Amino acid sequence: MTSSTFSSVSCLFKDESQILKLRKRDVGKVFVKCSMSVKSQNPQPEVRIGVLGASGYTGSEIVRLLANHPHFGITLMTADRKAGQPFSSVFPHLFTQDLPDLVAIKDADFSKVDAIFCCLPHGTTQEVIKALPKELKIVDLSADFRLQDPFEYEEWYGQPHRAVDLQKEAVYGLTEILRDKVKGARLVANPGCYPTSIQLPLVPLIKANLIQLGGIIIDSKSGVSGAGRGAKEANLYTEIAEGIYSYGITRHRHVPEIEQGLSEAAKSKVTVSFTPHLMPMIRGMQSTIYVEMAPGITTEDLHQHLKVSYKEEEFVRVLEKGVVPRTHNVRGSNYCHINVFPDRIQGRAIIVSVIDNLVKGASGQALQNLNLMMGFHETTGLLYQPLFP
Ligand SMILES: NC(=O)C1=CN([C@@H]2O[C@H](COP(=O)(O)OP(=O)(O)OC[C@H]3O[C@@H](n4cnc5c(N)ncnc54)[C@H](OP(=O)(O)O)[C@@H]3O)[C@@H](O)[C@H]2O)C=CC1
Ligand SMILES: CC(=O)N[C@@H](CCC(=O)OP(=O)(O)O)C(=O)O
Repeated sequence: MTSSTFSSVSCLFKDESQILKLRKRDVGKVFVKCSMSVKSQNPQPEVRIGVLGASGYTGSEIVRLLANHPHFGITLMTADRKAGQPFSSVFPHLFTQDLPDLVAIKDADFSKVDAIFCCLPHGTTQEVIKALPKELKIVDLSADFRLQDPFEYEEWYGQPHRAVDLQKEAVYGLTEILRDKVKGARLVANPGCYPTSIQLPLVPLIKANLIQLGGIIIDSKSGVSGAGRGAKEANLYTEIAEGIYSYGITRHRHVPEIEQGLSEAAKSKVTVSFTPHLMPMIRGMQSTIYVEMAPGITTEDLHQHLKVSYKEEEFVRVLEKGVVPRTHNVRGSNYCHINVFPDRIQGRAIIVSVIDNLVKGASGQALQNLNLMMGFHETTGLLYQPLFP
């Protein structure tokens, strides 16, 4: 690959589909392909991408994001019930790319791809990935490879794991925290949306011993796209509009994933109270987290520590003091906004974290990870603004 390190304060590059303005913070670490591959002039993309489950919400979000990617091009897309249909008939809004028709996984030609985004339901995923050629790089968006302990998987997912070797091999892809491991991975388990919004603020605070490990209470809210595109009675407009409801109280399957990440940060077992809520909105996720601070620590200290921890990060923004994160301000983007507020009760703090469940909570973080795995800068194809209003 012809590449060059840019040392100027900012650089612009442009092809037919994209203008990327690289920021000052990227200086010195950015590798951009100099001989720009213009998609329309080069029918064979530099990296050939397969999207398994392209007819679902996270799969179609990958397709949307890749429309502006200078190195990745889609050469394979699969579906189940919608196999055989042209992609444009399933998602008419995604029409600018030259895309293959949807095929069933059993008919897929994996010699056509270098890397896979696997956007299938958990359970199905492990069987499918087990059968794929071993040289493929894979980012799996399902929950199948996130838990390191197969017994814990069985306990929370109600069935034994059927690809334990792959589970051992998989690297957990919380990019900002585990970037170095992701770079060398073949199989990345992309984090769940709730765990992403929760671990990004809590992991640095726990590592620095700024909060107590006991008594963490997490109240999370998700848009309905978090439940996928499959038709379910509980997700009908009539059941969702004009109301909210809590679900999975004390037993949501993201609990072990959250506790695994926080326990690793603490180097001891952390347990949390976690309650998710379904909100009458299409996309977006907020986690409001109540913590007890370590003795002598103030909310100023928490805020300052998060600011410093994420100062070099493009996608995690710790807002200025007093500014309330809003899902509206990250909608359609790969950004996570975080802030810390003092509670009325002495010694406690309230942390608010927002993401778009389909982007930073799924397909955006997946692309961030595959960029790293393929040796590109992680922001490639992801530096666009949130959609507001
Ligand atoms: N939605 C979200 O916000 C998030 C989702 N995830 C995870 O990402 C994965 C995909 O989620 P999402 O896109 O929302 O789900 P959807 O239900 O919207 O899409 C599922 C996709 O998988 C295909 N599919 C379903 N069953 C099978 C099967 N047995 N064999 C082969 N293909 C199958 C569907 O095909 P067809 O349409 O033709 O039936 C569809 O393309 C899930 O594991 C989910 O938990 C992770 C983070 C966030
Ligand atoms: C609103 C809604 O239903 N959300 C999903 C979580 C989406 C997600 O991240 O799921 P995975 O762990 O499967 O990737 C749920 O609660 O199960």
